[in-house]
Parts: sequence; C-alpha cells; structure tokens
Amino acid sequence: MSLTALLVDGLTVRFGSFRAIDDLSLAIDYGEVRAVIGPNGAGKTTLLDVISGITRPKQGRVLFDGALDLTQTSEAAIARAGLRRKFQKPSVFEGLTVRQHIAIGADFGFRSRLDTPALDDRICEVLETVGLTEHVTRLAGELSHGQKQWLEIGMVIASDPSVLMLDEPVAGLTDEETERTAKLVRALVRHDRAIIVVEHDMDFVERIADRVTVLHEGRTLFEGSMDKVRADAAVVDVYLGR
Ligand SMILES: Nc1ncnc2c1ncn2[C@@H]1O[C@H](COP(=O)(O)OP(=O)(O)OP(=O)(O)O)[C@@H](O)[C@H]1O
Repeated sequence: MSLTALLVDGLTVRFGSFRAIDDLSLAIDYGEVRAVIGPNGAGKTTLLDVISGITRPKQGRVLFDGALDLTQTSEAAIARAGLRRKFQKPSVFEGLTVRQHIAIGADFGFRSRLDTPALDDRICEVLETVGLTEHVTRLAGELSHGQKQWLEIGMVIASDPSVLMLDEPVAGLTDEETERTAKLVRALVRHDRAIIVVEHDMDFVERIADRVTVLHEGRTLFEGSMDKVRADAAVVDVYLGR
C-alpha cells in the first residue's frame, strides 16, 4: 500500500470552453480526513465526479494507491476497487428497510456476502457505528433527514472502503445532528482509509478535518490546517468573508 491514497496530477476538466478544474494537483494520504472547501462553482463536486469515474478530464490523471489511474477506469470498477461515495442528494430507497440498505451496501465488496451469519454480523456492526441499531426493521421512508444521511453513510461504509467520499454530509441537519455526524466521521478514520469531505459548514469542517484544501476556480487556493485556512487573507477574500 502506498502512503498516498489519491494523487491528482495536472487535472483539467472542461465543460465547453469553461474549465471547472484547471491544472489541479493534490495528494490525499491514507489515514487522513481531507476537507475540500471553496465557493459555489469552485470545482469540488467535479473533483469527486472525476475520482468516481462519472466525469472524464480533458487532461491529467488521478492515481489510486499509486497504481490505478481512475481517469481510465469505469465507475463500477472504481467502486469495486474500494472507492465509495455518499452523494449530496439524499438517495435512500423509501420502501426498503434499514437492514436491506446496509445489506445492499455490504454486497459491493464484503467477501463473505454469501455467508448469512457473517453478513448479519457486518450489518449489526455498521448499524452500531452509524447509530441506527434500534431502527433496523424500519422503512427508510420513515426516518428523519439526519437518520437518512447516516443510513447512506452506513451503506457506503458497509463494503469497508479504502477511499470514502462524503459530499455535503451535514447539509440541512440540526446542530445536534451535525455534532453527531462529526463524531461519526472521526470514528471512521483508519490508517488504511482516506476520507474526503466536501462541505460548506466551517465549524463542522474544523471538527473533522486533518487538512483542508481550498478550491477556487478549479485550482488550489490554499492547503493546510483549518486554523491556517481561517487566517489566510485570500481565502477570507474569496470565500470565508462572504
Ligand atoms: N455537466 C456540466 N456542464 C456544464 N457545466 C458544469 C457541469 N458540471 C459542473 N459545471 C460547472 O462547473 C463549475 C464547477 O461546478 P461544481 O459543481 O464542481 O462546483 P462546486 O464547487 O461543487 O460548487 P457547489 O458548492 O455549489 O456545489 C460550475 O460553474 C458548474 O456550473
């Protein structure tokens, strides 16, 4: 295993003549929570789309674990390789139970998926992690917005991903739910996993991030601890001070 989970190298994404990502290079290590922040349109979601294989760049590459170029890999193969994403838009299946959701997520990479007791153990473990144990038999449609977010996080961690991408995980959550989500994200940190979080809630980012990358117009404007990000005049000018 390489120390660097993801190496983004000279990445450019164009939509027509517009550069959503503009010659971007950055590295995200195993063991860290990396927040990617920046104003609307900075390219944050587009970066996650390239890592997920949904959007193809004009130039550059994204190496996973020092070897696999994700820009040349299908979306399904990327997921199978252990890169999983919770999308910004809530997307639970209202008519399926909480248990069924986790089983679907686990099926993606869990080696003993045909072994029912092992799957049951995995589901219990995941539900405990995301705090939904008592809701195991409920339909997802009956859950609160916060519980749906945790269920989706449960689905993506069920397969034990090496790279976990969370796109705006606390949008629309109460302060208490946000606090609980921060604790959950920190509980998911492992030496062999990288966690990437796109978020606009700066207090949340401060709670979870080891390092922060500030994107602006498809480029890195600043990278460092949240303290240093908050103190940077350029970041305050284009984002935090607005
Ligand atoms: N499929 C597309 N076609 C054309 N333009 C697009 C497409 N997807 C994204 N863009 C543009 O690329 C830019 C970057 O978008 P992106 O969604 O990555 O920004 P973001 O940093 O995630 O913003 P937000 O904080 O609002 O989610 C925006 O100007 C957006 O309008």
